[in-house]
This record gives sequence, C-alpha cells and structure tokens, in this order.
Amino acid sequence: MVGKYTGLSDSYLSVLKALLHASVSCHKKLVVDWVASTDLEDSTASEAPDAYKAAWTLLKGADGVLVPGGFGDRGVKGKMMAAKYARENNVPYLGICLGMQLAVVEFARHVMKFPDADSTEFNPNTKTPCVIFMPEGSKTHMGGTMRLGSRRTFFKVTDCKSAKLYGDVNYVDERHRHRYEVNPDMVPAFENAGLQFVGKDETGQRMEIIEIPDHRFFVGVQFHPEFKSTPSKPSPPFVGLIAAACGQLDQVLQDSCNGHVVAAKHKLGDSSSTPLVHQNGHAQKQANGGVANGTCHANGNGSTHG
Ligand SMILES: NC(=O)CC[C@H](N)C(=O)O
Repeated sequence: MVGKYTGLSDSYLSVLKALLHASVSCHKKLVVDWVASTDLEDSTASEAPDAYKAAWTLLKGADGVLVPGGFGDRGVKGKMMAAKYARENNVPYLGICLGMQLAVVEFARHVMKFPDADSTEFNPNTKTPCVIFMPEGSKTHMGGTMRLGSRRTFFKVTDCKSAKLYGDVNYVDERHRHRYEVNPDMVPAFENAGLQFVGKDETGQRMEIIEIPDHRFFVGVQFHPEFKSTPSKPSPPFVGLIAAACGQLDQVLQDSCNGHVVAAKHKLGDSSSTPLVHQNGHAQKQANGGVANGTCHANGNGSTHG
C-alpha cells in the first residue's frame, strides 16, 4: 500500500478492511507493507537513503500494489512511480480515485511521451491536462463541487477483468468522493495507446474504470469500492487484486462468469432485469473464522511517516 501516512485515516482503514475481505475469500493471509510514497521519490535518495532503499525493497517485494485515494500534492510523484513500476513489471495494480488518476498521468508521460502531462489539481498550467476539474452540482453552495455518494458506472467493454469480477453485470453503483476526473477529450488518444476505459457514467463523459488489457491486472477506479466491501461480499476490484497477486485470477474470473455470485445482478443483455443492482459482490466461500484476528500483518511503520 503506497500512500501518505500521517496516521491511519478512516479511508485507509476501509481499504485495509476491503483487502482483508478479499484475502479471506481467496483463502490467503494478507500481509500489508506500508510504503510512504515520498520515500520512493528521488529527493529521498539523497536526504534519507535508508528510507529510500527500504521503500523500494518493500515495493519490489510486493505481489500486488495498491495506491488509494488522497488529496494534496505531497507524495504524488512517489505514487506515480509505484504505478509505473507495477505497469512495467506486470505486477498487479489497483488504483483508487487519486490512485487511478495518477496511473493515467503516468501512462500519458511515459507511454504516450507527454512529459508535461499532469492533473490540473497539481499543475493548473500543464499543456497536457489529462486529469481535470470536473465538479458536479453547485459551484456556489458550500461543498457543492465534490462528486459525492453513490453513482452508477456502466460497463462499456464487457470482455474485461472488472466486468467479469463484478459478475458480468451491465452496471454497478459505487461511492464517489472527488472533484477531478480523466479529461474526456483525451480518451481517444489514451485508447489508441492501449489504456482502456471500460466503465463510464451514463453520459459517457466521466471515466470510472481503467484497464490495461495485456497486463496481468492493472485496474484503476474513480470510485471508492472499499466503502461497500463486507466480509460476505468482498469488493470485486479488491478480489481481483488479491487473486491476481496470488495467481488465482483466471480461476476467479471463470467462477465469476459461471455465476458463482450471491448477490442479485443484471446479466448482460438481459432486458427483463430486476431493479436490484449487484452492488459489490463477487462472493466466494468464506474461510473458516473471521477476518478480525491474525489475517493481517502490517509492518508497523504506518503511522510514523509524515
Ligand atoms: N478521493 C480522492 O482520491 C480524491 C482525488 C482527487 N484529489 C480529486 O479530488 O479528484
């Protein structure tokens, strides 16, 4: 988990719980290494070489990489380096909200060769604004610019890992909490370069899920799937990450397509579907015992980095 740790905030705890739910469903013990994203950055190599070395050793030893959501520009470079490392080395990657946005910026810089590419949250003057301010709601009402709460994502590509993980559904409802989004004007260029936008909102203008099809598992979601994860319905993107990290993804995708899910769902092409939406459940058989004890090992430095 590559983030910024000034103490474990609620959002990190939700992500951790979602990882636990997914690990239990894959019958695996979860080991979380916390990497402060600033420690991956070049400036740390000279200022604190030991921390730099330790951070890269942890990242390179990981079976999967998760970059969660966040605000503010501290550690953004390091998060992008983690996405680049995962993309180039075929290491399973899940980017959530900011973690997706930075994966898109990284792709623009290093695959599409736009060195200036950025989110306007971090560089308002960039000539290649691949993530831009896309507020929703009132600009005058206090707090009204945040795209907040449950929103619907429609799968535009059905033959993709995310759609399969969610159980071949037409759409999913997940929770949102952000102001910036992928620049829709740049989507054709991204798609030509190999980045797929497999999930979009109802207008087709808001990009919700990215994938790199020929990567083992490289998925980014603009929403926060961790908020809907429960022990009995582990969140599908988290199940995908964990399954890919332990070599079970093919089996999980196959099971998922064979209907091994418990929640009601909209089958693709089924026009007589019920109003129930499949919310987050690629349900798997639970391992014996709960998730509270003994399944998570954090390396203890989670709250010591600023
Ligand atoms: N929750 C998040 O990760 C927010 C991402 C980004 N800062 C935005 O506002 O869009």
